[in-house]
Amino acid sequence: MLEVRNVSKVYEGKVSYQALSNLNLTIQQGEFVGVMGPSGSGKTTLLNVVSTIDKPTSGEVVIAGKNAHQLSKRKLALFRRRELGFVFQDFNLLQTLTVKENIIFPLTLENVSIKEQDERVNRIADKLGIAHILNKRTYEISGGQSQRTAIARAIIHSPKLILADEPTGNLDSKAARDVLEILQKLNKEEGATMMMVTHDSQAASYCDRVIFIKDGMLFSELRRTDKQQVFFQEIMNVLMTIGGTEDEFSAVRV
Ligand SMILES: Nc1ncnc2c1ncn2[C@@H]1O[C@H](COP(=O)(O)OP(=O)(O)OP(=O)(O)O)[C@@H](O)[C@H]1O
Repeated sequence: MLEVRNVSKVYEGKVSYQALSNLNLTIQQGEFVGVMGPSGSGKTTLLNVVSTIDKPTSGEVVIAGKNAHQLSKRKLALFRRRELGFVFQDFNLLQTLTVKENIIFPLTLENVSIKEQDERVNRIADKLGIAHILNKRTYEISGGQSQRTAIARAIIHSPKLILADEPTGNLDSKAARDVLEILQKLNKEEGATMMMVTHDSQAASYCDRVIFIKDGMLFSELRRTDKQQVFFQEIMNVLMTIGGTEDEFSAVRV
């Protein structure tokens, strides 16, 4: 579903900085992949390049068979809207809209009938446990409910790839667990393909596979083969060798 081929990214400036160096990554359809690495290692840069928000200096990003960065500006905008779903740390909901209006927003830009919009929103809201708050405004709901709303919005148009940037960064541990369980459920039951950047090893332990980036390069990767608790411990062990402590990894979230 996603192929990152030899991607490098150099930020030009007074002093140019190589944030990614010849990075390769393949994500299969239906995989839930975590991206971890110390602060400044290039995670956000990778996410921005994959989400087509930023262009790589060299290399290719192929999503669902399409070479994303070679599309024209107009086609790229459409591609992003139709094929990608985004979940952010700070939810990015539109404050003036209700929960339901936020969720159906991506569909209103397409030619989807009201009946179909309602069917989709009801099905997803049921699945995510937010059916009872559909008519509330976003300032009337909790952080966990806001993130579930954002997830519903990210999947309502059945994107090929869901990109999540620290989706639990602003949540307390109970709400974070709920959101991660929902992401895992969407992955397992709906076959959603997901890439999630996180500093949190507990969050990463919900993934099928975690890749570790250091200095813009692939450092190592782990596949979950055992219980979640064992995977968590394996992730912690890599974090120790990569040179950062859990504190250092969590610092940005505070
Ligand atoms: N627009 C930019 N111009 C110049 N340098 C940049 C720019 N954006 C990021 N960088 C640099 O590129 C490197 C990678 O940054 P990036 O934000 O991808 O790291 P990260 O792993 O996401 O870090 P964090 O976990 O702290 O968010 C850092 O050294 C950063 O200072």
